[in-house]
Amino acid sequence: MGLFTLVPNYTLGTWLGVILPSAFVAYWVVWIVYARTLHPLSAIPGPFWASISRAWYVKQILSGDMEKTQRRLHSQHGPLVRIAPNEVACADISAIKMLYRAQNPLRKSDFYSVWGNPGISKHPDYFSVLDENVHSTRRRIVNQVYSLSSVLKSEKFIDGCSKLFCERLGEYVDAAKVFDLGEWSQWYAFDVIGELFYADQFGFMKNSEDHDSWIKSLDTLMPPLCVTAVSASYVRPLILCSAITIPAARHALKAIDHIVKAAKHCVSDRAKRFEVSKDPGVPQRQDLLQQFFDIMREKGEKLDFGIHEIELEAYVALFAGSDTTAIALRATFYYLMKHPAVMREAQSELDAAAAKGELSNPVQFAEANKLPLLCATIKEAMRLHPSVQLTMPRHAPRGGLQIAGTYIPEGYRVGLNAAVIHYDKGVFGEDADQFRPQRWLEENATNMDKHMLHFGAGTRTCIGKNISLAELHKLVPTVLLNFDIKMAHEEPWTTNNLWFSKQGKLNIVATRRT
Ligand code: HEM
Repeated sequence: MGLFTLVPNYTLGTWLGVILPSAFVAYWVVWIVYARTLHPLSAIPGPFWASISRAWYVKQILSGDMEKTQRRLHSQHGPLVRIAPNEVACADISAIKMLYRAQNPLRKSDFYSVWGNPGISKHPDYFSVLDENVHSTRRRIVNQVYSLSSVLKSEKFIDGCSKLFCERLGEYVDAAKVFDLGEWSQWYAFDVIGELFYADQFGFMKNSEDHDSWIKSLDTLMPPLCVTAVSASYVRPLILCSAITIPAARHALKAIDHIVKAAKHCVSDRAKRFEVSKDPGVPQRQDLLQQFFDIMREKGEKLDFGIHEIELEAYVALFAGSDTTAIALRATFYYLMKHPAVMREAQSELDAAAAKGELSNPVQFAEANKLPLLCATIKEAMRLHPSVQLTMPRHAPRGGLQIAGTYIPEGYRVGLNAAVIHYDKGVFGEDADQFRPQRWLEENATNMDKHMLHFGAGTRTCIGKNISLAELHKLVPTVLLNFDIKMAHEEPWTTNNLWFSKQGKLNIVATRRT
């Protein structure tokens, strides 16, 4: 009341009914005029609403098809599109090297900060940390653990998951039941993370269920998190406060807690076993968690890498490692089923290798890596349907940035979206929007490789990519070797792009191959 009576002539009613609404309208009129004329990004084309408010981006997220909108906008407006008052999406392939450069890298925008969880360790995780120096110091500690050779130390445990997957699929075949390959792909991806970080499968596939509702928790969490990430920073506290009143948001906060607890449980349970296995008579299991424990024991104090930092590794793996990998598995199987000729050719390649005695069952990574069409198929699926399908925003550096012939001043956001770049006809060919794995067996393959952004680029490239590549190159050939699969219905899949572009059900029917 006091504030409104500072100017005694105006009553509370006048303030609320006239002055505040007028000030609000005036503010918006001035802002719109500024955003459309004098603003440093005003010359960059794009939807009117995007140029004046981030609400446009939020609406696209809620529609779940930002990648299609972006492809359409780029074909309409060219390589630069303003997708928020202070943010530009770029479709110019020459910007890859500039935006995701290794030397003096560009800073991530605050899109990323909402994904972090400060409650686990005093250090930030690699995905959400914005400071590049902190990022490189912390990532250096664990980089080796995520290398391909290190992941493959656990290959026999991944084999255990592939075997169980095929056993379960076989049971569905015998019972003549439809198998949701989409759901099972995510169960598989989670159980592999279990093997690598927990020394055991979590039990998704064993019990044929969403273990402890983790997938449900992630699905609940993604929409509010993604909306918050693309919202203006001043709106974010409001969204968080809404958690108190909106049940979906409240569930999302609980879901984070659920996943944090799961990660902590993973590590503490394993730490107990680690104590036990210090006994020289018990052989050490060389999975990823074991290697983190080794770092902690040998250099933990010096590097400030203790039990909470290991918990953070497990948390990120649970969060970032299941949806992404499952999306890539679904994409590969889906495109193969939609293109039976390619499927037959891939199976012939497998059969030929098996006939020469060059294939184990489950298939080993090194064996799969020698099969050109199989590798091309996986890459082509990740090209057409990358797991992450929003722009990966960075701040223009000191002195600004010249991209696609336009100057972006320092501090403004600009990013590339894999789901746009991967459709570039100049790089991938006139048929870039078609599934044609054979393109990877042609002479342009090296050039195309340089333009793939499915695992990101530069210093912030995906840390877990070798885990996922191992899963893909093992499960896909093992399934194709043992089963003929086809979709149970003809309808195309549904997708929902919330940073991870997750597909809906992928019901299949299968028969055993002899
Ligand atoms: C097919 C599977 C996967 C795909 C397609 C994928 C995709 C990506 C992409 C595109 C980025 C870059 C984001 C950016 O720069 O904005 C990224 C970063 C990251 N990913 Fe993955 N990811 C996958 C699997 C995994 C797994 C299994 C893990 C963990 C075990 C993981 C953990 C991370 C982390 C920690 C980062 C941040 C890296 C950094 O900034 O240093 N990802 N991922």
